[in-house]
Amino acid sequence: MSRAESHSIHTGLSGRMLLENPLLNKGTAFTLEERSELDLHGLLPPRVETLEEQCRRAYKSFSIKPTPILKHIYLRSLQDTNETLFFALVQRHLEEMLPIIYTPVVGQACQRFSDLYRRPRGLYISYPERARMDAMLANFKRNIEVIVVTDGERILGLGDQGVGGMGICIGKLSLYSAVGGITPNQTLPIMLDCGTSNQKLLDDPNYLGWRHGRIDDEQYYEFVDSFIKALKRRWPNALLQFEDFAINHATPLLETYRDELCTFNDDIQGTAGVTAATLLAAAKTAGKSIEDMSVAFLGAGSAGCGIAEQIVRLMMAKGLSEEEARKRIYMVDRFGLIHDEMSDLRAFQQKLAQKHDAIQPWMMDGSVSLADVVKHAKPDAIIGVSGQPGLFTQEIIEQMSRNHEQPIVFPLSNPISQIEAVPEDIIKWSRGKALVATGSPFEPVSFEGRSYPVAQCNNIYIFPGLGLGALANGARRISDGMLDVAVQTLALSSPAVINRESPLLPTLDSIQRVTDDIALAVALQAQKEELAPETERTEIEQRIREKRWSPEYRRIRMSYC
Ligand SMILES: O=C([O-])CC(=O)C(=O)O
Ligand SMILES: [Mg+2]
Repeated sequence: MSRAESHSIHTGLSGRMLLENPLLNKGTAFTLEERSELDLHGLLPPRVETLEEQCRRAYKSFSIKPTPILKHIYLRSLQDTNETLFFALVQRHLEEMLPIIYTPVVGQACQRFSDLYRRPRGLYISYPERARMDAMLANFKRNIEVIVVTDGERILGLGDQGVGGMGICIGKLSLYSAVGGITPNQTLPIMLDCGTSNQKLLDDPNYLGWRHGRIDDEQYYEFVDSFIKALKRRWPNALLQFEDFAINHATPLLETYRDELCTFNDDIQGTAGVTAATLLAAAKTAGKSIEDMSVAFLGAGSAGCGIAEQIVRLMMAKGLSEEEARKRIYMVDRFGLIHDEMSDLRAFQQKLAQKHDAIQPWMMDGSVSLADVVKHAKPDAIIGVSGQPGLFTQEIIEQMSRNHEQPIVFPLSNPISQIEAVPEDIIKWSRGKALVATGSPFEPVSFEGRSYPVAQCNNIYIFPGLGLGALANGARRISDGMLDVAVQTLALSSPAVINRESPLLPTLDSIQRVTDDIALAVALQAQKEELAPETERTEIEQRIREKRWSPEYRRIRMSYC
């Protein structure tokens, strides 16, 4: 019996209903036997194609679409028609298609969600319908393993997109399947529609969300809480990824729920994880060790502070005391370097404030700028999460290059219009010395006859592996320890460590392998922390392999029961 035979799927659907189901539909690849058994004759053109032939035809259609958003629309509609073909195509052209189904083009799809809307996908829970929550979840009869939820309030760098936030949940889950190998029918995107503060959307006659100002405070937290409770009743073991919540909600929600279910926040923990891993890789490339380094941040919001906390943990794992580690972190925001005599510091900033007395000699007009920090503290790395373009100036980069043989410079702000400095300038000003990673994708930079690759420091390197690892051994929680091992594993897979001309992060053609390595490390760590049942390493490896779904057609059979 062939593999397709032994893995056949039985369904009660036939004829047009079957073709309408994207999880089962094979389109022109239904064989003649299947067409007879499932009443499909005449509903499809006569030629029977292989998956490979379908991919070639679909790639041609994709390629002739003139703009990125039209390419996105094409791929999304393929996904809603035939998921196997969609994933087979994306996996064959990952590098080209990733920016189309994910950042940055998915941002436009969120902004234009109501105009582009065609078919249902995922679950919309709007505040006025909250009493029906259990019934809504019960619409999905299958076992759901991974959920990405948003309330649409802070979509990428694009602010409040209301119901359009659904686009980012769909995009992230596509990567869970394309990169993490999670079976698509076990994923579910969820939009918690809490209203919107985006006046443009409220005024748009086509807006498809709840046309109402955003709920907040008690009303908001009660709504989210009833969602979490309903979720725990329906799928108590599912992994829940919070995505693109506004940071004033994201932090308290993470603190409240991380000890209650298997959950993490991609924008806080995923971003911190991938940045810390890239920093570790850069350190290694420069022949340094993290505990000997100091790091300055431009931007002291919760994203910057989240990354800083992850770096503090890495330094402590290398033997520094907490106090010693914190001394090595400099957080600069628009009022200058954060110190303990500043009033109005947020709780997460206080822990990262420098001692006023230590930095007082650097002060000019009552504050310390990033340029002052670079001059006096000589940080090994500067990380930009300011959302403000141009703040990594030529003067700062030149000073960094005088201080260090290989200065580390990560302008992470997205989209490209907001970047602190473009890689081309950083390479030029540092005369090819800087190790660069960015938030947005960039082509390699040529400088004096050499090519300098630019790593894209994106959460995609972390979240699919974290999720796959947690699911592979049934972890109940996502702990800091599990994140730490994900970071270490990703850093170890950096090609730059072996060859300076390679990028700091693995290329996309090896991302599935790296994701499996991260998953294994995460699963083992969960077990070590008693967050998952005791299982042999080989058994976990096997489960990761078995969990990895791949887009291949299976024989579809009529179920007569
Ligand atoms: O989606 C991405 O590319 C990274 C991310 O989570 C965000 O910017 O919110
Ligand atoms: Mg995000």
